[in-house]
This record gives sequence, C-alpha cells and structure tokens, in this order.
Amino acid sequence: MAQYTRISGSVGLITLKNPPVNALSAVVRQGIVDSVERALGEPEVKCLVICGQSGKFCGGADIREFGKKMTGPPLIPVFHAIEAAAKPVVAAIEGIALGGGLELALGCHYRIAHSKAKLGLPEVTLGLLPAAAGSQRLPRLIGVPAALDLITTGRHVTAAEALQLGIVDQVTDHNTVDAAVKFALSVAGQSLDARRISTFPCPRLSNLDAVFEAAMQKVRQAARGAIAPIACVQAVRAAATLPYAQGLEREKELMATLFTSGQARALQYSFFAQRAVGRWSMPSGARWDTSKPKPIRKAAVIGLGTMGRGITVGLAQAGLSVVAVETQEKQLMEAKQAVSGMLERGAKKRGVSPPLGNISYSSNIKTVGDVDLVIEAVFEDMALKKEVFQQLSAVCRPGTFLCTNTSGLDIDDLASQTPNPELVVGMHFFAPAHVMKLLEVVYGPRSSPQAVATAMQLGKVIGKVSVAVGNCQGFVGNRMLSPYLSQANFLLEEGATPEFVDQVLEEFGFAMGAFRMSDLSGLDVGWRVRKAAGLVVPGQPARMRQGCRYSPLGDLLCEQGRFGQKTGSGWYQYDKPGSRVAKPDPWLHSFLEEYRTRHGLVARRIDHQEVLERCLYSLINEGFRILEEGIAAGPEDIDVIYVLGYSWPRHRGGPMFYADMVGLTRVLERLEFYHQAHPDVPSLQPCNLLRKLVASGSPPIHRWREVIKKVHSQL
Ligand SMILES: C[C@H](O)[C@H](C)C(=O)SCCNC(=O)CCNC(=O)[C@H](O)C(C)(C)COP(=O)([O-])OP(=O)([O-])OC[C@H]1O[C@@H](n2cnc3c(N)ncnc32)[C@H](O)[C@@H]1OP(=O)([O-])[O-]
Repeated sequence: MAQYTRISGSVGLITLKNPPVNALSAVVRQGIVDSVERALGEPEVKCLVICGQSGKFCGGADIREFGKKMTGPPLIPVFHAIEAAAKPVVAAIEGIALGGGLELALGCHYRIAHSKAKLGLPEVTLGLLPAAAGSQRLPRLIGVPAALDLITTGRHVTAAEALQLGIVDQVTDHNTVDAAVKFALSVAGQSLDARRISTFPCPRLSNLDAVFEAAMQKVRQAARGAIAPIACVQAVRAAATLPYAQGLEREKELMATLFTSGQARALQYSFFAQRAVGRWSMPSGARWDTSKPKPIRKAAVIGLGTMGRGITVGLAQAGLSVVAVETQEKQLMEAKQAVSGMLERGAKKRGVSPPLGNISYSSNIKTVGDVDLVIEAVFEDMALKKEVFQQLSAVCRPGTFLCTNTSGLDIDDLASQTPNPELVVGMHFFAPAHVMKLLEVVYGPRSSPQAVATAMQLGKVIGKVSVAVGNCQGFVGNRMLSPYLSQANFLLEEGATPEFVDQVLEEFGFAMGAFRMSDLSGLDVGWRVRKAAGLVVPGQPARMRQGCRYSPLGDLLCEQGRFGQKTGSGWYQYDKPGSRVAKPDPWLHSFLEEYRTRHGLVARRIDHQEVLERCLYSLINEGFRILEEGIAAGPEDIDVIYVLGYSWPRHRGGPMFYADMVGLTRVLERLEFYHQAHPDVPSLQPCNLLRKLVASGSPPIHRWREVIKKVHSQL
C-alpha cells in the first residue's frame, strides 16, 4: 500500500509500504494514485514528498506479479500524473531506487538521496528494459552516453555518482525524509515547467550514429545471444531521435517483445533461484531456519596457492581476521605480495583503504590454534589433504570448523581424519576465489547442520551465493561437467573438430566451449583426476573402461605435454605458453584423423543439433540423477551453480530450467535416441526421475520438488 499523511502543516507525505523492498505492486500503485489525487486536492497542501517504509525507497515493479494477469493502474500514467502535478513532488530516496522505483523518482520534480542509497535501472538483468518511461526520461536528464551505460549494464550507482550524473538534486547524510520535506517547502509555489523531465529535449550528440553503433556492437559482443541489452540500446535511440510520446510508444513495443520472451522468464527464474538457494535443506530434514550458524570472527587459510590467496582476500575484504598459512617460505613471501596487491586494487576500486591489517601470515600451522574456522586449500591431493586435517585436529581448539576447498574429493574421507567429523564441510570456491560469486557448501553424512549453517552464513558474509549440496564425486558442478566433456570428446572421435563443437556451445551462450575451457583450466587437471580414479592405466582396452565407452584423447594429448594455454598447445594452438588466443591447430586435425584410422572409426558429418543435445542433455540427465539421489535439494540449486560457476548463459536460466523450456518429453526422447545409438555410454541412459516427471505430465519446474519428495518417500 501507499500511506498518505499530512506533515508540517502543508506537506503531503506518501509512504510506500510493501515489504521487503516496497515493490510497486498493484495495491501500491493504486495507493500512489489515491494519495497523489488527495494531496493535489487539499488546498492546504503546498508540496508532496514520496518515500519508502523501512529505509528503502522502492525496488521497482513487483517481479512476483510478472506472468500473472495485470491488475491495478499501469505505471506510466501514474508517473505522468505526478510529473504533471502543479505542486512540487520530491522523492526522498533511502536505501534503493531501482527499476520502476527510479522511474517513479524520475517522474517527480526533485530527488533527494541519502548518501548510502543505490540507484539504477537493472531491468536488463531480468531480460527487460525500463518500461515506465525510464528509457525516455533518463537520457533526457543525464544525456545519451551515461543513460546507455546505466540501462544496458543495469549497474547500481552510488548517491554520489547519481549527484555527479545529475540524477539527484541533493545528497544528505541525515534523515532523508526531513531533508526532502525541508527542500519541498523551499520550492513550493515555484514554477515546475523546468522540472518535468519528459518535456526536456534529449541532449544532442554530433556523433549520434557512431555512439549507437559502438553501443550496439558492445552489447552484442557481451550479450552472447541475450536480446534485452539490444532492445535497451534501441529504446535509448528512440529517446535520442524521437519526440517523447513516440519514444514512449517505441519503448512499449520493445518491452512487449521482451516481456513474454523465454529469456525474461529464464532471468527472472534465475533471480528468485539465487534467493531460494539460501533456504537450504538436507536429506536429514535439517533446514536453514532450524539450524543456527556460529559467528565466525577469525578464520585461517591453509595453503596459499591461487585459490588460497583468493579466499584470503575474500575473507579480509569482508572484515574477518585471517591467519594465512603456507609452509614453503618462498611461496609464503610471494603470496603475501600477491594478496596485498589484490587487496590494494580492490580497495582502490571501492574507494576504501585496503584491510592489510586483517591478515597475519605464518609458515607454521600451529598458529591457527585460536581461530573459529579453517579453510584448507592445499594442492588437490588426498594424501596431502588428509595429513593437513590430522595436523589441524591436533592444533585447533575444540569446536573449530574444518572446511576444505577440494573441488571433488570425498569430504567424509577427510572428516575421518579428525575426532569431530561433524565439524567438517566442503567450501568449494571457484577461480578467481575473490571474484566468482558461487560457493558450493558440501556436507558429508556426518556434517552437523550447524557446520552447514555456519559455512552458508560465512559465504553470505563474504558476498557469495552459497549452495548446499551433498557429498559425492565432483559434487554437483564437476559431476555434471564430466558427461558433458565426455560427449564433446566422443563427438571428436566421430568426426567433429574442437572448433565446431565450441562454436555450437558458444552460440548457445557459453563464454567458452568445452575445448577452449579445458585449455584454459589445463588438460593436466582432468588427467590427474582420471589417473587418481584409475582410468589411465597401461594395458586397458583403449576406448573402454569397466564396460563403458571411454575416450583417451585427452590422455594422449597430455602424454605429449599438450596441457593447453599454459604449454602453448592443447586442443588449440597458442602463440606462446600463457597466451589466451586459441587458434585451430592443423597438427590436432591430423592427430584426430590418424586416431580414427587407428581405431577403425569413420568420420561422419555431425550437425549443431547433435552437438548441443548430446553435450547438454547428458549434463542435464546427470542433474536429474543428482536430484534423484538428494545430493541437490531442488533444480534451483543446480541452476544457480551452473549460471554462477560454469558460465551457463544466464538468459537460459540453467540446465534444469532449460530442460523445462525444451520440454522434458523431448529431452527424454532425445536421450533415448542417443542411448540407443551409444548403449555403452551410461550417461545417455535416461534417469528414472526424468521418466517419472514425464510420466506425471511434465509439471513446470517450480513443482518438481513435490515429485522429487514423492520419489524419495518411495525409496
Ligand atoms: C517497470 C520497470 O521498468 C520494470 C519492469 C521493473 O521495475 S523490473 C524490477 C526492477 N528491480 C530490480 O531489478 C531490483 C531487484 N531486486 C534486487 O536487486 C535486490 O533484491 C535488492 C533490491 C537490491 C535487495 O537486495 P538484498 O540482497 O538486500 O535482498 P534480496 O534477498 O535480494 O531481496 C529481499 C527479498 O525481496 C524480494 N525482492 C527484491 N526485489 C523485488 C522486486 N522488485 N519485486 C518483488 N520482490 C522483490 C526478493 O525476492 C527477496 O525475497 P525473499 O527471497 O526474501 O522472499
């Protein structure tokens, strides 16, 4: 709702009330209409102030209403009524003014913001564009280049930057409503003709076409197939080239193409999925709201390689006291320098001083005796990790949580090295650890709900989106990646090239296809994992392991020292070791031909559809197995992991959402088709849960948890 009160005798105060972010739901919109009418009708009232309850102005349109039948007054006429008002209307912006919230403020005649407020038009991140005249008013107020930047990126700006850009008229450190009331009284009775933004001419640009061509090129490159950023550029162009009313029509047309698009649904699903994963649960029944986390004030990081350094930076930046341990003196000095550098660069970007004092460095593991939680990040070797856990059990005080950054080793096996396995969980960070948003929190069968709650809470404190998953080889992300990469290798055996497979996957929206990604992370990483799993042993049949098809292509490249970017060659050729520009490698093409001949394989023509379906459906099928086993509680967990950790294109929602969009019947049919052609590839054999979902009429994704619960209760 929107509450109307009269204050200071002649000020009409309208307070938006719709927790948690005062979104512009139908009721709130109607409340604004009624309150503005009332204030304009009361002669005593000389001016109006609009604010939001609980220190938040407005989070925009109510996303929960999207996809439902529209009720209540539409936003544009509401904002026009405010702009047309004969009495000054001042927006008192506290906390947030985002999307429709900022558009409401742009409809007002003046904007006063608190210094801590964040403002922006993030609609593009939801697959939309600012559709309450924001794409027409903002360019008129701040100019085309600045408006293009804010609208195509959706980034939030601080109050200080908003003042500098001209979005707000004043910034205060004090009570914003009081400041707005004082300001409103000071301008009451003055002409408002120069304050109605929709009447402003859009600032002219001598190189208008060049500006828009550059903007369009930039968004097309970054979009990877997303359509909203392109529509955003077109809407701002309308503002720069058309009269306001026509521009508004264009905005409406463009929004209509986006609103019902699959991409908008995928991005809004992703928005809520990232919030839903915080409401975690375990098969034991333990849940986010019944398990109390322990506060972590002091933490330790063991092993200061690339991951350990990033984790240390993340903890220190979040204000924790950190003990950073590296037993190799030389490595310790290098790490200290690297960490300090990362902290200084981060602090400079945020305009704060670097928290260098939060970290103490040591080469002696005995110095972690008084910490609340330890994150082990040593080399990915089980024997070494077990040794570290034994040492930690000896030096840490009782109750210290012991966490490991392993990317797929057995958490419970590590827990067995300690007297308190209930205090052991996995905290799987993604490189670079101080940048990537995702944190996979992995619980073993003996991990306590409090240990999970503590790790999830710590993830939130250091700015991560944490997802709680069960212990299994490769956890969720890497486990699903394995069939995806196997299919990519099998496709090479059958006639495809790395360039073709990668092109198909990058057109789908991945930042990098399977082979460019492997070259980046290093082919030797997977080789070590396969060796540890006993898959690379001389004397085994070349292309079979335990009765299943196996491709030794990656092993053969590693045996020749082709580890990817780091060695200057892998699936692609690079100018020199460390170079990032992948070039097709004639040597690899002849190697593949020779390999096929040696194994009696005949290359055949493989099309886009087959590459996409075999790589993605085998990955999705593994996702269904993970849901069936209860390793992930719901499809949202898997989708958030893939969007934030494995560059699954956000505008496709995630693997499970994509399966829902394609249609489960189709996914099942295609898996059956490919499994029939490749009976020795178990990852193509449709998972029972998928069959059950199809048999129960392929319910929409938000109802899968019910079917999963039923399946678990029958187990
Ligand atoms: C016409 C117009 O042009 C168009 C078409 C539009 O306007 S489109 C809409 C444009 N607006 C946005 O893109 C802003 C989206 N929101 C955010 O970016 C963030 O939420 C936040 C505002 C910066 C707060 O972050 P937070 O970290 O403090 O808390 P939270 O956990 O994120 O959010 C707290 C709770 O609020 C819910 N929530 C947040 N914003 C919401 C919104 N706009 N509508 C409905 N619910 C919303 C959210 O789901 C969560 O619920 P629950 O999980 O507790 O049940």
